[in-house]
Amino acid sequence: MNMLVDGEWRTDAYQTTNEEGEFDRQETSFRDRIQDDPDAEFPAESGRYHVYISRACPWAHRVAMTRRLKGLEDDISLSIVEPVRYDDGWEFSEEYPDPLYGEEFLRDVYVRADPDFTGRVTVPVLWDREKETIVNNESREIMRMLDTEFEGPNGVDLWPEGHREAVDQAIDDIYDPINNGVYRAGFADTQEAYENAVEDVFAALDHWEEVLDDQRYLVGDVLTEADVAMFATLVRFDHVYHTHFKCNRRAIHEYPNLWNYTKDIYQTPGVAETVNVDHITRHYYMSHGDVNPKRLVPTGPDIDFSAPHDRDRLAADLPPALRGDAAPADD
Ligand SMILES: N[C@@H](CCC(=O)N[C@@H](CS)C(=O)NCC(=O)O)C(=O)O
Repeated sequence: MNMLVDGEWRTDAYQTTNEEGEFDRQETSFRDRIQDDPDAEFPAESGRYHVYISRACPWAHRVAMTRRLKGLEDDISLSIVEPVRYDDGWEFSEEYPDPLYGEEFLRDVYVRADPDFTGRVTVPVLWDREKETIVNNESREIMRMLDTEFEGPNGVDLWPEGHREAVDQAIDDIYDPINNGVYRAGFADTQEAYENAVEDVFAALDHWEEVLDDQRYLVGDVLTEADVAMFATLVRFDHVYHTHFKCNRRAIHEYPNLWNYTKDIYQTPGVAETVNVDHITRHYYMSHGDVNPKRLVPTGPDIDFSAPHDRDRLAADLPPALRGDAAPADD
């Protein structure tokens, strides 16, 4: 796989699987924090920070969705990379330019932050215009910073007092079997590694299917960061993970609660505009030549995230900005 080694782009530099043929996700390396404190190294200031994302990527989706739900569009700028990743890694283009430096590749942004950088060039990236560096490139941490260190006009708090432990627990619980589980299945090099991963994916989905039978969201009646993390995987599942990553024991639209939950969140005001099914499908099927050598992109499945759902039968404690008229209608 491709990565930067001492600031130089290498296309043969790292193995995605370990000796057992299991997918091995590398640690991210920029781990600073924005803080709501004027004296902090990275203070929470409107207009200072930028996020680079891909609309295809579920990790970047957490960041885009948190920003949109909180209404931080005027505080934190965002730009998108080309959906398909070839040998040069994430690319900018005329349609999807780098608005800060006009660079050609995202790796150039990493090298600006650290000319000797060694590591993968991943999205999301949280960039500081003032110090001209990457603050952080770990989605869970960026999501938390946007959520807790910026107020936003929508009155949205995705890590609410009284639920914080449960939210963190749910994020932990879904990470390995679901968010990363689909990747462990898709990138496995042996039958055993693949089967173990698929087992984990579906055991966890079965569990949450049950939980969601009598509560609207993962930790109860409030929408939280855990739902953002879950949604980012579920909304990609039937188009890519089911087929491309061979998680095909069942599709999400065959699970009554998970499917209605996915539609419910999709229809929460602002969320639909963060979902780009074209970028999602083209990215996965065209970027992973080892998984899909002919790079053909399937035309299905024919599912509709904006179709009615049944989640209004369950209580929801949402701020007015998230109730909106995009809520499902019975007609
Ligand atoms: N731990 C990171 C993972 C991010 C990640 O793996 N992003 C993928 C896209 S979905 C990427 O940019 N991959 C490029 C690469 O690995 O070279 C996070 O959650 O932010």
